Amino acid sequence: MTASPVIQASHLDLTFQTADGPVHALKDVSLDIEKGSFVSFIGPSGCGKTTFLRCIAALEHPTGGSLTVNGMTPDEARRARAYGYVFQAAGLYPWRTIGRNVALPLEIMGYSKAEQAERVKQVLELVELSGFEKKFPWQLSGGMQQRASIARALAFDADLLLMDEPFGALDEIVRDHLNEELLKLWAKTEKTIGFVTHSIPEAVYLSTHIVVMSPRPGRITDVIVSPLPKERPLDIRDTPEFIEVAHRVREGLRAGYEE
Ligand SMILES: Nc1ncnc2c1ncn2[C@@H]1O[C@H](COP(=O)(O)OP(=O)(O)OP(=O)(O)O)[C@@H](O)[C@H]1O
Repeated sequence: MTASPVIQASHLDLTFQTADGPVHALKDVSLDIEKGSFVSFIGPSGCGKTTFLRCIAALEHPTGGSLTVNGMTPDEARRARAYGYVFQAAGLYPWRTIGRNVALPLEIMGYSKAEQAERVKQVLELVELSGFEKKFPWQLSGGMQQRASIARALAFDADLLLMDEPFGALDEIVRDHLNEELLKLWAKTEKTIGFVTHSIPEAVYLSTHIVVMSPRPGRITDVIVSPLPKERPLDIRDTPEFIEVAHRVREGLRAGYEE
């Protein structure tokens, strides 16, 4: 028996009403995301990648179609804490230590002090920030801050992790390193990940599925199932298989412009 998808989007539409008239952000988006998959969304700026992630998180509400998260409405899923969300900027509170930043969602959810301490220790270990608990965000590099924000999203152990261009502002070496770490973390935790990126190599390196989107109104032009093995050293990027997938992503992006 196959489990039902974690995310099920069917003919999703979203039009924002703005002072300058309607903005059609998503058009007829249908997609199933299976448990344990790593799904990247790639497409030109403004094509609705963030909007789609925000719909899953119930931060935006579609104007048409249907969307379920773990079989629930996005609002129900939000109340059930079905996901952790990592934003483009780390968004840590400067007056709280790393440990207290990571503990924040647990505090809000009413975990006991002892449970908070235990979970914070576990997730900081997962993102390799053990020993930095008492530091303040400004004492950490950009990459470490982003790792701390991932730890915060992992703190309450939701099965689904939504990540909106988490490494976009980092230099390439740090980004490579965090990509490797994220894959290890995904393998260890078996979470389902939805990941927005502008980078073709990043999407191909990380994903089991790559969703290619067209310029506004955002539609899905291709969903590529990666043939790459789960175990991926960084030099996999030089293999013909990798280059072939990257080529198909590029073609999909180009097709979106030409339609
Ligand atoms: N709250 C809003 N009100 C009005 N328009 C919005 C709102 N949020 C997004 N948009 C518009 O919807 C479109 C899709 O935006 P979105 O941020 O989802 O794109 P994106 O693909 O994530 O872009 P980027 O890669 O630049 O982050 C854009 O044209 C944007 O201006």
